Amino acid sequence: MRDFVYTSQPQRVVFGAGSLQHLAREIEALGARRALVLSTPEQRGQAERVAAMLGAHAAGIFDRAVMHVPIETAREAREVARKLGADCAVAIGGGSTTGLGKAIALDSGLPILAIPTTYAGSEMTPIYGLTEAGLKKTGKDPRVLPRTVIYDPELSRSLPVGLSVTSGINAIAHAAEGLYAQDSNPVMDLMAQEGIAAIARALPVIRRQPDDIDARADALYGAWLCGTVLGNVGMALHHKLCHTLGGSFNLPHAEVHTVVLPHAIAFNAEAAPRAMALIAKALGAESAPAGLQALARDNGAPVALKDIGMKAEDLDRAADIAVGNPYWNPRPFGPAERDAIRALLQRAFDGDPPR
Ligand SMILES: NC(=O)C1=CN([C@@H]2O[C@H](COP(=O)(O)OP(=O)(O)OC[C@H]3O[C@@H](n4cnc5c(N)ncnc54)[C@H](OP(=O)(O)O)[C@@H]3O)[C@@H](O)[C@H]2O)C=CC1
Ligand SMILES: O=C(O)/C=C\C(=O)CC(=O)O
Repeated sequence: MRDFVYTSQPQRVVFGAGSLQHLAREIEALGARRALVLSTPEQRGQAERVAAMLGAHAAGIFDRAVMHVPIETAREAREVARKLGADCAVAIGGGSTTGLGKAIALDSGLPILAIPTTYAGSEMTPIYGLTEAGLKKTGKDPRVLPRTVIYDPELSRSLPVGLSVTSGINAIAHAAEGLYAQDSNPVMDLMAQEGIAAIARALPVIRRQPDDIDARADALYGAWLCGTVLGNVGMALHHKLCHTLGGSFNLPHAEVHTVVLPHAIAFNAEAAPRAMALIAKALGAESAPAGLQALARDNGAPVALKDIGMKAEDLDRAADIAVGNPYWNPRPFGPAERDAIRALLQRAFDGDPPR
């Protein structure tokens, strides 16, 4: 048994089909009286439903969440929260909406109640991201960790199949990198394996039967576990590449994760053999990188950056940005590895098999 440090994070999770009904009780448990409800413009209907459930405890709705949290949107939402005298934020939606809640909490310390409707896992992490002048920066701060999370599988029934698959693989990425993280521990290893397995078995069912509530619950359970892993241990090469491609080239987050993951995992295969074996076992595959690409392809998800908006002429700049400020990784990828990272990006661009 290796040595480790494990810190549990203070969070309350309410899980189950129909659990949105407990919203008012949970707001009261937070001691809040004036909740600002957050959503994307398209999910405003959900935000209105939440505000109606809160009645007099709803301070208002801010419905302008967008991916990667542009600093301008964060400033606008902070100002609205301040003007309305909000004492908590309720974020209903995917990682973009949770991320906006985090941007408010970072500035004001307002508690967040998150109601995730995708599998991104942001609700379980103290990690925030902000995009300014074309560069995405991430940081960690305990103030942004949502205090309460309501996981209601009914709410993800309407998540389109394509997004369900890519979002599930976004969650798997957290667990896969957690298995070789520098600061991991046995509890996170268990969660990572269980999280990968839960999502891998849920996705084919969701593809065939999008409103299968048991499969939706399995996927959300997996997202919870994988998000918890991300919230407790460090991110590595894969997340760095995705933040570069998403933040600087505005590619869609979950799709980028889906395309890049097999290649980033292959890059680390020799440096992290134990993680490879555990990922493969959880997927029920012979090889971790090939199993991850098959999970995407077999469920109709993209496997090439060129198919999700990346331009060939931007690959050089992406490689430069990624190696310019690397995260810790079992196989280092600083400027000396620039050619290897550029080659990895080319394979991801073309949709080649990972190696
Ligand atoms: N800090 C952290 O720990 C993490 C942060 N993130 C961040 O989260 C963001 C990505 O999150 P992700 O969840 O993938 O993306 P979004 O929150 O942008 O949601 C993706 C899409 O899902 C749609 N959607 C969400 N819920 C429903 C629903 N119930 N029914 C129908 N459609 C729905 C949204 O539609 P519409 O546009 O119509 O609203 C949107 O198009 C990125 O900014 C990423 O950086 C991701 C993981 C972890
Ligand atoms: O890449 C991820 O899925 C994890 C973290 C982030 O996206 C950081 C952020 O909130 O922007």
